Amino acid sequence: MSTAALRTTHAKAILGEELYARLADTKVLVVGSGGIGCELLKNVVLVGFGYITLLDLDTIDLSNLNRQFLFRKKDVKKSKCMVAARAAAHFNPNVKITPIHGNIKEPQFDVKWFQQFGIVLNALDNLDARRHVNKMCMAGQIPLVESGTAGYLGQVQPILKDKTECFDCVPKPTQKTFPVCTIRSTPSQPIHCIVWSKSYLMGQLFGEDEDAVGELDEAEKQGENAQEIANLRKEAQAFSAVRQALRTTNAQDSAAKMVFEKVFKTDVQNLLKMTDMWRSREPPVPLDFDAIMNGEFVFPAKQRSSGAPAVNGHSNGIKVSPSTDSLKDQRELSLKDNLSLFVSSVQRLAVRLQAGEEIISFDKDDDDTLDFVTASSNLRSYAYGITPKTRWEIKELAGNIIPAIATTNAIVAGLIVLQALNLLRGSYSSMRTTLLQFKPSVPLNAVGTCPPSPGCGICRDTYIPVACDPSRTLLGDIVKAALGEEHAGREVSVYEDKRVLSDPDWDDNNARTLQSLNITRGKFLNIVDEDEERATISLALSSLPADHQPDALPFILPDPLPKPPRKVKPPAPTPATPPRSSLKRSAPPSDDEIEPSSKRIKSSGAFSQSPSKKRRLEEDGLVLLESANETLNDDVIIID
Ligand SMILES: Nc1ncnc2c1ncn2[C@@H]1O[C@H](COP(=O)(O)OP(=O)(O)OP(=O)(O)O)[C@@H](O)[C@H]1O
Ligand SMILES: [Zn+2]
Repeated sequence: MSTAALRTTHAKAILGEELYARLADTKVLVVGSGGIGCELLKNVVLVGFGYITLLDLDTIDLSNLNRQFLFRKKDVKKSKCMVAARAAAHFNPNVKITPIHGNIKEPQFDVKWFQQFGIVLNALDNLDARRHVNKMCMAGQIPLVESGTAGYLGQVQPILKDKTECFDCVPKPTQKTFPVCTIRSTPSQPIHCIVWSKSYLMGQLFGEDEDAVGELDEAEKQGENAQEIANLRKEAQAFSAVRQALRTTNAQDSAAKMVFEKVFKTDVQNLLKMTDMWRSREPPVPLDFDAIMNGEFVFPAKQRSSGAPAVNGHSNGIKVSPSTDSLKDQRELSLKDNLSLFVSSVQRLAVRLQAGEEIISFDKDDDDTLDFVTASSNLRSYAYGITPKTRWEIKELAGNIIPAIATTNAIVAGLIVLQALNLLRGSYSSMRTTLLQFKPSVPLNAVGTCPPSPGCGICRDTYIPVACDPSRTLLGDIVKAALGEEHAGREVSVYEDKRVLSDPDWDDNNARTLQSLNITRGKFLNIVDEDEERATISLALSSLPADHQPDALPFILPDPLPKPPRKVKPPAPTPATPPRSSLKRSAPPSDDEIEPSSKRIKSSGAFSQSPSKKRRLEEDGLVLLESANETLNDDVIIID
């Protein structure tokens, strides 16, 4: 018997004829073809799924090859899903694998598109995409297996609407935050300098031009503190000058020195003038470009004796010059090495700006940005008497990298298939959330699934898939139709993501088309009962079928129309709520471009009259101001 036939015999014997036959007809969506995805693709091909769609937005990086075994060196820079699909097709030529190079959040992957799949398997690496797929599967009632690994740890969770917890039922750890003053003025650990470099300095130099000078002129007109404005203006003008130099052809050499003088010398000198700040801490040392280059720079004795680095290495007597026998990235860099790296990385980034790249932000796999963050955070560390880090260590810290372990990915990919089989078989009592843990005595821990959390803002909504033509569908019409006759009299507010589109006292948008409100396929319209008696209705928009008559209604609702059940009062606020400040910053960028302006701007006082609306917005992460005088607590920097 051939190997392929033998494999089929074993799979049939293990799964049983019926399940085996079902797999051959089941369309499975695998989202992500990275570490877990490659292992998973191999598994779903070998277990006998007949139709596999593999979606990933990325291309292959050299650093993927140690564990993403479907890729070879010749494949670097090629599309992950295309290469993975071709490699895995050899395992079973009878399986149809459809690779899609794209972002799962793109609008064409709407609920109707999702509904073609019998099951969805996540092999993703970020919360945002996981949340999106979870919501789509809730809307389309599609079984989902969610997974993740971090070093030796792993988790697999089967999810089925109304039967189990969804991905958003349980709170996720929030991002790490640091006080702004620590990052801006008083760093004491390498991570503070890395965050400063990656999240602040890179943005100031290579990010969007925020016209800070214009904003300050405006603030002055509004009567803000003149002295403070003058200081801020000076700062903004200084940054504006270096930004200009970075964008001027052939000025990149002088630009690097200009940046250095500003951030490592002048700014430090200015900070030293705030004597109060340095009463109980070691003051920083302004750096000197030429002196470092000439090897003449000397730190004051006090800082050196406290363990701070000396000119060409560490002052603790162990190392006075960097070792050269280690790998390039793991080599310790001297002060002068860091300065040279700083100059060369600024030059390379300036050349990119001049070639037309408008914004450059940190990416651990972009050598120019990694060199810049390595050099600038280390120079700052030197100035503040903090031990510098190697490029390798900075890549780990700045990129939030936890080393990936191929074995963990392989185990998790196997567990995903086991849970997928439970879901497809309908063996709900056999389903387990499985944890791979760092406990030699119990490496695997399987726990029964929990029912949905009653307060979940995602899986407790009543989803209604709607096919519609957004250019002809009016907001008021679709909301009325979705409420149906039974709930026609209810007072509701309507949202798209964080935007308020209407509420009981404000119906200006009801006569507008969805398209004019920038609501298109792939998006959700949430209809919230103001009395909080009924669950939220969530309309999942997709496009009309090609044969839809042009003179027929521009939208199709399911018949019978799903009815929102009575709402169970949540015991606690929705767990998935990220920290206030991070959400404030994550408001959709398109908000500004959307006409008309949102209700928030129209009438800020309205929130206090509508507690349900206020709570919902807060759950969504909007920071609501009760009065015009209230100020935002904005003194944190978020690490993503
Ligand atoms: N929104 C998304 N749409 C499609 N694919 C996504 C999306 N977000 C993440 N992915 C893919 O999920 C995969 C996750 O795999 P993995 O965690 O191994 O990441 P990686 O980028 O390959 O490795 P590393 O981050 O360690 O370099 C990646 O290939 C990534 O491109
Ligand atoms: Zn949920």
